[in-house]
Amino acid sequence: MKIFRSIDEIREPLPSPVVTIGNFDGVHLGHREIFRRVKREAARLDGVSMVITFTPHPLKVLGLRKELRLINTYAEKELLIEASGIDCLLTIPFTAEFAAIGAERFVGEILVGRIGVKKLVIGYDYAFGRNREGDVAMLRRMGEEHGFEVEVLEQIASGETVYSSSAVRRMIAAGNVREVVSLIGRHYSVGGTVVHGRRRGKDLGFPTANLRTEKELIPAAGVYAVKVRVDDTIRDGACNIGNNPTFGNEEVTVEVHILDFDGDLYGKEIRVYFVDRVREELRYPDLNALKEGISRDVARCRELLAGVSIIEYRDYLGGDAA
Ligand SMILES: Cc1cc2nc3c(=O)[nH]c(=O)nc-3n(C[C@H](O)[C@H](O)[C@H](O)COP(=O)(O)O)c2cc1C
Ligand SMILES: Nc1ncnc2c1ncn2[C@@H]1O[C@H](COP(=O)(O)OP(=O)(O)O)[C@@H](O)[C@H]1O
Repeated sequence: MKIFRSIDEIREPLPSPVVTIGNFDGVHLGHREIFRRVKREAARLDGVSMVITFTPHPLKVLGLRKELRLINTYAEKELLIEASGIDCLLTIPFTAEFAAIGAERFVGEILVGRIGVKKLVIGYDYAFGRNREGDVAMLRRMGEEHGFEVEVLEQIASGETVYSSSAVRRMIAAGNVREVVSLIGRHYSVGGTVVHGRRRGKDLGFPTANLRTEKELIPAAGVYAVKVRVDDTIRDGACNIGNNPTFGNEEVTVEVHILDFDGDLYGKEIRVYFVDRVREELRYPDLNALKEGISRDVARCRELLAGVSIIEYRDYLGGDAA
C-alpha cells in the first residue's frame, strides 16, 4: 500500500481514484465493507482504491471529545487498512488550520484538484467539515459539478448487529472481549513494551510481564484468557488488568503471566490478544489467597485457550478466516 502522509506528498495525479474518507477507528467490519466496495469500484473503473483518514482524531484536535479513547493506535490503523487490500492511504495531519478550510474547498481543491477523484464512497450518515456542511447532499451536488460519482452506502449490519466504533468501544470498556470479535473480525489486542513492575510476581510464583502501551482503550479491569505474541511465537497467557487492589496500587497496569514459559522479557515488544474474560479483579485478604486465585485462573485460562487460534484478520461480513 502506498502511504501519503500529507496532501503535498501527492505529486502527480493518481489513475481514476475511488476514494472513501473517515476516521475508521477500530477498522470494524462495517469499515471493511466500505473498503470492499471501494476496491470493487476501483477494479471496475480500472483505477486505484484510496482511503483518506486523519491523525490525530479530529474530535480531539477540536477539543470536542478529548476523553475519547481510540480503539486503534495510528500504527495499527495503517496495518489494518493495508490488510484490507487498499492501494493508497492518504493520512492528513489534522490541525485547526486544516479544519478551517471548509468542506467546499476541501472537495474542490483537494479531492478534485489534487487527487482527481473519480468516485467517492461514503456511509449513509457521513458528513465532514464545520457544522457537518460536507454532507451527502453537498457531496452529490459537487460530484455533478466536478464530474465524480458519489455512492452512499446503507447502514452496514449483519442481523441484529450494527457495526459502529462506539459499540466496539462500549464492548471493550465493559470487558466483552469475546463478543467484540463479531464486530471487528479479529481478537482485540494490545501491544507494548515489557517494563519493570514491583517485582512481586516472581515471589508469588507467577511472574508477569507488565506492558507499557500507547493503546488508549484498555479492556475493563479483570482477568482474561489471552494469547501472547513473543518473538513471533504465540503462547497462552493469563492477563490481569487493574490496580492490584490486594496491594492498593494507584495506577492501572496490564500484566500477563505466560503459561509454561521462563525467560527474560524486559524491553521486548509483545502483543496480547484477548480471547475471553475470566473474572473481575479482586482484593484478596492475603498473599496465599491471591496465589490460589491466580492458580485457578491459570487452570481456567488453559481450558479456555485449548484449541483456540487467534484471529488477526477475518474477511469482512461473516466471512471465513482470511
Ligand atoms: C492471572 C492473574 C490474576 C490476578 N488477579 C489479581 C487480583 O484479583 N487482585 C489483585 O490484587 N492482583 C491480581 N493479580 C496481580 C498480582 O497482584 C500481580 O501480578 C503481582 O502483584 C505482581 O506484580 P508485579 O508485576 O508488579 O511484580 C493477578 C495476576 C495474574 C497474573
Ligand atoms: N512466564 C512468564 N510470564 C511473564 N513474565 C515472565 C515469565 N517468566 C519470566 N518472566 C520475566 O519475569 C518478569 C516479571 O517478573 P516479576 O517478578 O513479575 O517482575 P516485575 O514486577 O518487574 O514485572 C517479566 O517481565 C519477564 O521478564
